[in-house]
Amino acid sequence: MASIPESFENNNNNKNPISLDHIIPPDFKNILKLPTSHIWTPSPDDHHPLTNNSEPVPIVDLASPDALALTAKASEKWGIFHVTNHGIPVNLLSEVEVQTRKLFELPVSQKLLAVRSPEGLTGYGLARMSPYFPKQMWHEGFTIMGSADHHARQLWPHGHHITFCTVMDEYQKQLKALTERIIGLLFKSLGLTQDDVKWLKPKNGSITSQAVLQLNSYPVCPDPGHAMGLAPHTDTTLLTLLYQSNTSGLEVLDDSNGWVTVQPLPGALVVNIGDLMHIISNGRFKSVLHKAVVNQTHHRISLAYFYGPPMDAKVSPAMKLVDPDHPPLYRPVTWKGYLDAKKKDFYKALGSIKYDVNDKNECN
Ligand SMILES: O=C(O)CCC(=O)C(=O)O
Ligand SMILES: [Fe+2]
Repeated sequence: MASIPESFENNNNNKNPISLDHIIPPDFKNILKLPTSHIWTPSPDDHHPLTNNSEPVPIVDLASPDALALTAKASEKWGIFHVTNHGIPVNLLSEVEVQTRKLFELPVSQKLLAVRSPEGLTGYGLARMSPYFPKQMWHEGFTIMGSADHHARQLWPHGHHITFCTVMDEYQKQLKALTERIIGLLFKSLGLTQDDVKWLKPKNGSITSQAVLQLNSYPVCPDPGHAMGLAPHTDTTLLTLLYQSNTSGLEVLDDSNGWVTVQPLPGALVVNIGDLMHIISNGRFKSVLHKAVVNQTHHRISLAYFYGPPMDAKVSPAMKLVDPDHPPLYRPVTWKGYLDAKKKDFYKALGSIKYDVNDKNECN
């Protein structure tokens, strides 16, 4: 089975190696005027986000007896929601934030010691979606898969890597359990049992999921109105769990209200339905377009925990959700295949696996 590092590789069989311009972040602290390379022309739907008069993004209290129904409703209407009473200790959240800030506050020369390789997935660098856009984002990231030890030693050769890795290991362990719990709720709300989605598990049973922890940093920006933190995208995952600390910046595109700010809720985590969950739910759960904006006063950080099935497991609309009135919307696809589709045409990946009305429908 392909492992995540192979499958996420940028090499495209070395036909299109990613240029270093799309990997190496600039020294944001020393940029006093937004360079042309970072100026984004506003698009028609880039109007000011509605923070006051639009309906707020829902909050699901996981300890509530209504958690199941609320999760389903929020996933159908929004594709994104806050969770409270999630069981991740507040001091662990504060600690991951401290460690993340420590990393991004290192001098650029030191951060570059842990830069992601052109073929690689993990380490320090610009957003992996950078090559798909003509302009640069006001963003730097650090990607972890499993242990961060290798790159953390490059950042901190004199010992701090141990604390950093201990905190990130614990966070990943707890987030994995929470993500699986929320996925269980989502499946249950769709009427699916473990058996209905057993094809999500690999045949040899050795690896049951794949996950990536992405630390995002949005430095203070001299001209936030013309800059972009993270360009609009949907997540390629089953589910993403985001911790956005206390600085706002995350916005989601609401069909009727345009861009809506997901205001940080102290101690809460944000759950974001990914494209693969949208496919399994046969379009019932929304995979929402979201982006991150930047600001002039606060260095914003966020941590995104991306969770998906084994790379080679076939993902398709669940059979139970398909009937003559609800034909399958998408063709079966592996996560690996879907990532390749996204590499080919970033915004058209879902469309590329959508059944044509004339197709003979089949599903798992
Ligand atoms: O920083 C944020 O609020 C959003 C991050 C995000 O969407 C991502 O990492 O995929
Ligand atoms: Fe995202």
